[in-house]
Amino acid sequence: MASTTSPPPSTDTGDHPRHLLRGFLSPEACKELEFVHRSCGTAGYRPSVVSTSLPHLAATGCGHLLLPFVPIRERLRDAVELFFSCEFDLFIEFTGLISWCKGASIGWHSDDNKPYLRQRAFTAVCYLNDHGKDYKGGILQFQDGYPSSIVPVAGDVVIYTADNRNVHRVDEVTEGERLTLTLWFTRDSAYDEDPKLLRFLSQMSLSCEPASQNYIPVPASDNMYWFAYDESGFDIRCARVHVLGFNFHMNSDEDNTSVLPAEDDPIELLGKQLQLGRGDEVFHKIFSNSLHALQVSFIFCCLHVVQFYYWKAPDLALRREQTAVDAETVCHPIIHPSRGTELRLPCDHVLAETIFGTYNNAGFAFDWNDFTVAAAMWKNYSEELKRKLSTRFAILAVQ
Ligand SMILES: O=C(O)CCC(=O)C(=O)O
Ligand SMILES: [Fe+2]
Repeated sequence: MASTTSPPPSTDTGDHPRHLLRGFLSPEACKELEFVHRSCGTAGYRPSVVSTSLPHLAATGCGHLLLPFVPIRERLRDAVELFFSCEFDLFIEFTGLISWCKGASIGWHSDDNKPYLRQRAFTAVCYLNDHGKDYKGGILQFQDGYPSSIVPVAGDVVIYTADNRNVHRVDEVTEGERLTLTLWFTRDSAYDEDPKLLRFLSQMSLSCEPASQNYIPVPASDNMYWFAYDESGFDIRCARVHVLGFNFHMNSDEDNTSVLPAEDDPIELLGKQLQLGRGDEVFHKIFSNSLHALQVSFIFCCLHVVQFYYWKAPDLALRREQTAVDAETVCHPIIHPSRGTELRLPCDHVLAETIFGTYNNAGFAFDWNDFTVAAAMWKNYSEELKRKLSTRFAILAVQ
């Protein structure tokens, strides 16, 4: 007999104005934002949370990574204005990628519930991965109205008023990493995020030379990457690389003694030139950034490449299987045995795996040739975004 249970309504236009937009973001858009976040995120504003704000991207040499957000922000603003009947009325106050890791939760609240948050009028939360598949817990519950709870599905977006008509909470995440893109909208132009972003972008484009290199990330201060958990913790950059099966090595082309850290602060090595290894092998490419006075590293660059590899790896593996490798494009990655160059960093690997999970079951075989191709793809991707950003800047400048 057919079930008579109908799905819960996805809209409340009464006392608790909110709306669930299913499939608002494509799977590809979700993956791209995940790549940005896993490459750039820092310790978040609450315990067990990692976040990537747009000003942070702009300020750390990743202004080009704002571009994937541009059409999404505009579409979201349109959707919010349309649903809440306030066309041409809203500014975006905050845009950020947030991961809620094991132990993260938030109790009953409304999003404008502090004096310094009163400017917030509406919220949009976009889910970038799936409850059940990617993490456990983390269900969004509303105190009144419908839908009364949201089980996150990648691509879905919930929009609601930021006031006390939509008191809500997020259940504790008990396993995995729950990823969202969260935006707040305001009617007060003094809180508009855009002028702030443009200021950061113009400062960065003036300070980053030569132009061909300025898509290379510039790390923020080390303490921003420290993820504290109970009595332990880890540097987010080390943990991300570790859970993907890689490790950091000293630059073997250098006189190694010159890159040894101060005894008491090995994390400083993350600001120096590095290589990436896997098991007993070290990849020849040196990740470094000699342009920055404070020993800026390419560690983020390593992360970008690693994350990019995992983003694109299934495509690469498919391409490898389907096509005979063209003699012109064949890659020759140079791999060295590790010779004890692995960096000894204060990173609790067990904790890192507990918090970020591992990619051991990603369903494809690792291949350094693919990694080399991915590194080139990452560079093209970054350069292309950089070009688009320059064009946009030029258009804005003449407006
Ligand atoms: O991620 C969610 O589902 C809601 C998050 C939330 O309530 C907040 O950030 O204020
Ligand atoms: Fe909230």
